[in-house]
Amino acid sequence: ASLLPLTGPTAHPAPDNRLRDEKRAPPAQNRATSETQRSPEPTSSPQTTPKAAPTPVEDGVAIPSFSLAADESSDEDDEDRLPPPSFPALNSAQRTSSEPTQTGPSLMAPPPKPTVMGPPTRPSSSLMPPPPRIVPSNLRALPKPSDTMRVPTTGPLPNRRPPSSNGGLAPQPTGYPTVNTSNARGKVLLTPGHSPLDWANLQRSGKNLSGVSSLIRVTPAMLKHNNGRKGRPAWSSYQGKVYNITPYLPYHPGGEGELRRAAGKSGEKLFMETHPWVNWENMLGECLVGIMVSEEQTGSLEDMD
Ligand code: HEM
Repeated sequence: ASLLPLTGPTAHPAPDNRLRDEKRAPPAQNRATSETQRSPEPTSSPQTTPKAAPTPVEDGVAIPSFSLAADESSDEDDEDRLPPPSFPALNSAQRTSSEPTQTGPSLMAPPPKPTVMGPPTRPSSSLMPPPPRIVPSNLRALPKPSDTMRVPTTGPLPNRRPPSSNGGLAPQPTGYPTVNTSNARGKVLLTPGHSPLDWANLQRSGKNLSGVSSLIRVTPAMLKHNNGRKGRPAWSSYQGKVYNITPYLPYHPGGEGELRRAAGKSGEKLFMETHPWVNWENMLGECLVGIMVSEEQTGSLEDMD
């Protein structure tokens, strides 16, 4: 109750209220003069619905009796003050500084709205400054992580051997790096015309690369016999399929010698140990001789049925 009179009469100078009351109607004048003095007027003032409330309010305020009286007085004050200061004043200054005074007017319809409005404006202003600050800092920080990312690309890859000078990106449909480079260290130098692209073109040429007219059943003895020696073709099996690796020998990026290690037997283990990422079925599709069968099973696959 003690705070209420401060906000009412002090915050809003008496002359303002008086002027307003004078403009509106004569009863207002009576209020201004007798607000502090007259206590019984509230009963008489209620006759005019809007103005009746305000007069008793101030009277109630002057009397430090109960909160109920204070509430009524605050309501009356608000009605008189509504036009100029009501919403802005309540939102910004009043609530932050003095909440108890507003608790009285909170009973009125307008207060709840400003209560909601007040908080968002302040946090929004506080939130706004950080984003511009953070943005530039982040932009500057980005190049640093990118630099860190560059390190692994420039350095050797875990599963890759040192890349060739050419990089072998352009001519290869399969994505394998070219090997015909003199700068490469420990890299097998393939003879000209034996790049992976050349091999791909050869497979598409329609030439018979398998050495057989049709797929055949290959026994272990047959596989062992065709080991690439003494003019015999080099066969190698992978997952039960037998391929004639003879035409591929000069194209093998790992070198002919390495590939020959798999001749006459299953090269699957060596293959998977060296480059499990290579798709041999695509690389040697045209070199397919047949499938592995038991020793008793021989002849053409067409005859099996
Ligand atoms: C017949 C099936 C094979 C095919 C189709 C084949 C294909 C390839 C291909 C495409 C590459 C290049 C891979 C790359 O650089 O990422 C390569 C590299 C290599 N291959 Fe094979 N390969 C076969 C069998 C073998 C076998 C049986 C061995 C070992 C006994 C072998 C040893 C190597 C080695 C050492 C390299 C590394 C070459 C280098 O990085 O300079 N390959 N092979």
